[in-house]
Amino acid sequence: MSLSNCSLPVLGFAAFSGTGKTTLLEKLLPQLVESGVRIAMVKHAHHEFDVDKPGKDSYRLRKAGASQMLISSRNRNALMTETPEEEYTLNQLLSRLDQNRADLVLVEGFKHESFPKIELRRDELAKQWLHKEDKNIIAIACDSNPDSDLPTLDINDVPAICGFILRWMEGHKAQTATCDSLSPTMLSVDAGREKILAAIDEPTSSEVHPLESLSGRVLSEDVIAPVNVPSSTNSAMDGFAIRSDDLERDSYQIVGEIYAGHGLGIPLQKGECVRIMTGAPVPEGADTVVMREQAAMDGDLVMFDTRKGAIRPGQNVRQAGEDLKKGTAVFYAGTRLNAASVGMMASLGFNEAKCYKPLTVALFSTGDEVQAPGTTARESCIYDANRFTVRSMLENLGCRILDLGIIEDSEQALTNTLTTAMEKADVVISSGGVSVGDADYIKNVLDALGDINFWRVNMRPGRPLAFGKLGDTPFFGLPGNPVAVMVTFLQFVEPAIRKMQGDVNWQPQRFSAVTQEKIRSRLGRTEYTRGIYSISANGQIEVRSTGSQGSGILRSMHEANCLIEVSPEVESAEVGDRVNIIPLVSRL
Ligand SMILES: Nc1nc2c(c(=O)[nH]1)N[C@H]1C(S)=C(S)[C@@H](COP(=O)(O)OP(=O)(O)OC[C@H]3O[C@@H](n4cnc5c(N)ncnc54)[C@H](O)[C@@H]3O)O[C@H]1N2
Ligand code: MOO
Repeated sequence: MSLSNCSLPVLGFAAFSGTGKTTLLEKLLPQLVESGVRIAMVKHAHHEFDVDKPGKDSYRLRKAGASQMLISSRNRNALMTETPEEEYTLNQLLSRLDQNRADLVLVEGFKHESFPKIELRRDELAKQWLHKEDKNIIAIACDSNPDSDLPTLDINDVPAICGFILRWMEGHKAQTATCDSLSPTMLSVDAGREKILAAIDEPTSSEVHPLESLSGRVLSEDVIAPVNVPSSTNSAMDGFAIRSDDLERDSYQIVGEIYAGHGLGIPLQKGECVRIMTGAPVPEGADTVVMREQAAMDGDLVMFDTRKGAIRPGQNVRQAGEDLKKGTAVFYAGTRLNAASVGMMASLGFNEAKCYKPLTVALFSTGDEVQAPGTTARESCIYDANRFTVRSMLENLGCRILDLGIIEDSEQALTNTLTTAMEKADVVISSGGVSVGDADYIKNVLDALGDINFWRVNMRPGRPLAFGKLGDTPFFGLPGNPVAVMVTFLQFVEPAIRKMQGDVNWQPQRFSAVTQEKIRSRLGRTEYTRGIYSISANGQIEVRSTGSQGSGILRSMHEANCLIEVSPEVESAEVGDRVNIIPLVSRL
């Protein structure tokens, strides 16, 4: 059996009952979590098990015929699926985990399924050894000396077991990086990205930016609220402010009017009310506002119609500091500001903030067949699309662009361009000329100016990729095909740029969706199919491809709202299978 539904390391614990499996896991989990590992657990149970409770709504709805019951609250959700015909296999169960929220899957039970396990054994139970029968056992944790060459751990030494698992996970990662390669010189997407990120530095220099140009910038220091927002307790409605210890009255005497930006000046007494506008400060003594729609006035008296709604103490009042409290950290360094956060900065009274310096990115295209848009079409030539897709994605990330145009196919022209680029820019990006058939002069020039590696990444589109440094300046040589340019930008360049910008909170979004059609896939290769996802009538995220997937078909990127990412472990993605999607909204 293969665990093709799971891209995470899966590790089981095999033991006879009475060994103390759950007690051990209870001690092990906090140590793994402490080491930064997010754990998902799969546990086998007896066939009568039920997490639901008789009498609860979910229980009643299941008994009434819901064969799947998804129940959710603010803090957790649970999916209960009736499986009267056949129990799910471990692989089927794994597909139901949100694999983006975990780094490791631990399994209790499923001892007849084939996946890596640690044998747990206590001598006092006098049971037979499991590793003699089960070839999937990779280590033994026990309190005696087994007759085995497998790594042996002390079952009572939880830190040692934790350390073993962490090392095993590292090994798993390295293996995935190479076993998804068709040839040993090919890199997996993850391995390529890790190599790039390891070579990229975080920013050190910052500068003060005015409020007007803060959107898209990354803060280089924490922002502490200098004031309360709102600054005073104020009304959320146009109406009448009264005291909550004075609700049982038939009428109130109107003693004044308060507009936003003004105050009453005197405390409100029992029996009194004040007309108040939205945003106006609630006077001392008052703490409740009744909407104007509920009020009937008679001279300087007002009556409230409680049939239109009971009056709750404290209603329609916004407390001082309920949005942002003076003295608290509002943003941390590494936050990229957007429309909402720029608005928050303004509401705190800031007219500037310290941010990391914007990056300047030098950009050029290569290829004698590539010509600038706006020029008369030459025979067998193509207009330069790549410089503009890359430019647009860079601008979306808040980069400044140094556009060096299209570089003619000559060693001298390329040398001159790269020399200028590495001097003036923080990052250099080219497109074209990185595949096997390309003129050696490109490699010669890059070799002379820096340390650039030509990679073949196990992905489609986007197999050829050059990365390295020109002096200290990172260089990306993206493949020429227009879709390959965009996909490699999203997978490799964007994470690197964000790291250089100091954007510490970013992770590409990934969802799981049910595919409506067979998606191209090949074991060992990451496939990025351009897709269109939507929500079905029953609330399920579904996805289909945009059609032709040639890496020169730029229209496929335009029509897509996501990339369907089929990981190297997946042999085939058939109709109805779950696949990962990477939404493109806000990234292009
Ligand atoms: N024998 C092999 N041939 C190719 C391989 C391979 O592994 N073995 N890889 C293929 C893949 S995959 C890609 S992607 C391309 C990448 O090649 P290059 O990076 O060297 O790019 P070029 O050959 O210069 O161009 C490829 C293609 O893209 C068009 N192009 C180039 N620049 C632009 C631009 N600025 N705007 C629009 N279109 C552009 C160019 O005309 C070509 O059609 O290599 C495959 N071949
Ligand atoms: O990178 Mo190429 O097909 O993968 O376009």
